Amino acid sequence: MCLCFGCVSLIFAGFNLLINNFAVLGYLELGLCAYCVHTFVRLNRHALQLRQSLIMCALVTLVIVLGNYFALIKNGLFIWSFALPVLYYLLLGKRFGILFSATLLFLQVFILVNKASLFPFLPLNFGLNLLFVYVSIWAVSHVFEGSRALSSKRLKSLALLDPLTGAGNRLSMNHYFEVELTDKSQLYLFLLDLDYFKQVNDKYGHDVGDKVLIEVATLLRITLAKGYVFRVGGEEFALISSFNNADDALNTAEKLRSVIENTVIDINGEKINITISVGVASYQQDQSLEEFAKEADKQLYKAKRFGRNKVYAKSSTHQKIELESV
Ligand SMILES: Nc1nc2c(ncn2[C@@H]2O[C@H](COP(=O)(O)OP(=O)(O)OP(=O)(O)O)[C@@H](O)[C@H]2O)c(=O)[nH]1
Repeated sequence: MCLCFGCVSLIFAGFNLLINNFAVLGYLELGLCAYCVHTFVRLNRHALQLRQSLIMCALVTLVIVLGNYFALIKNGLFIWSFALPVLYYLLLGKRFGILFSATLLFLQVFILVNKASLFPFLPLNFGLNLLFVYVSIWAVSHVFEGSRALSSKRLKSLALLDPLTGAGNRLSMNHYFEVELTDKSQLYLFLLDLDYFKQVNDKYGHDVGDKVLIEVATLLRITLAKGYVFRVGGEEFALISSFNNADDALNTAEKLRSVIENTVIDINGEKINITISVGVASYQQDQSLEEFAKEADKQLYKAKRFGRNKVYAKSSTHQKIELESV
């Protein structure tokens, strides 16, 4: 799309500078062309930002509006207006789509009303046709973008969320770590596993077990406050968050352990107590998620092996820290 707009604006720039003598419009189109090429090159390395889409749409709108203002109607430049609502909704979504489409309509109406002549068109027929075609394209773009955004949101949650607890799944943990998380300094991973969860299932049934998992996921989310909770196995969760230092991370892990231990989970009148074992790892430079999780898993193994209901961690100085539960 960037290349396409870049080429079209370059052709029009040449036309307006060399043949039409519309210098202002020609230079503006050259500017648009340069911005399109710049965005195209950047897109090879970075994802498209809303700011770039906003600048692109604003520049295209300015070119079309100025063109319509300067040119005679018989040049047919106004036809470009019909493509713009589609562009706005595609690049900017519904909220900015409405704003830009309404602004363009307002500007175009203002320009046409103030034109000395609408030759070779009949003013009333021309105005009404223009208005209805524009509004129809706008409405279709609006409805289409609304349902596209909804389907995309549904697909995303189907693909990335654990359907039972609503926590992220393994795929979303990978995505979060590899794509979204740009600053990995002071990052910690807590791997935690419910203790003796099989006994809960055996005693109260699988349904109650499911509800306990939902409650635990909620408690983890509330207690962690900052960071993300992922369900990475049947009764295993991974929490990723950044902290100012190792003490903060360990205190939070201990708080999570203590909150779960001290919460009586009430499922249909059954009072259930559960504990968790936690393995903590701090991120080492250039570590992959797999290596990061492996370190946390080692610590979790120790927490299980040495009695459960414990937090085990290895600090960045490789000194083992064990926080015994009280
Ligand atoms: N209700 C429910 N149970 C699950 C789910 N996924 C896994 N489980 C159960 O989790 C239990 C895990 O048992 P184990 O691996 O023996 O572990 P544990 O009993 O928690 O014991 P430790 O981890 O060693 O403390 C099994 O009974 C699984 O059936 C789930 O989605 N819902």
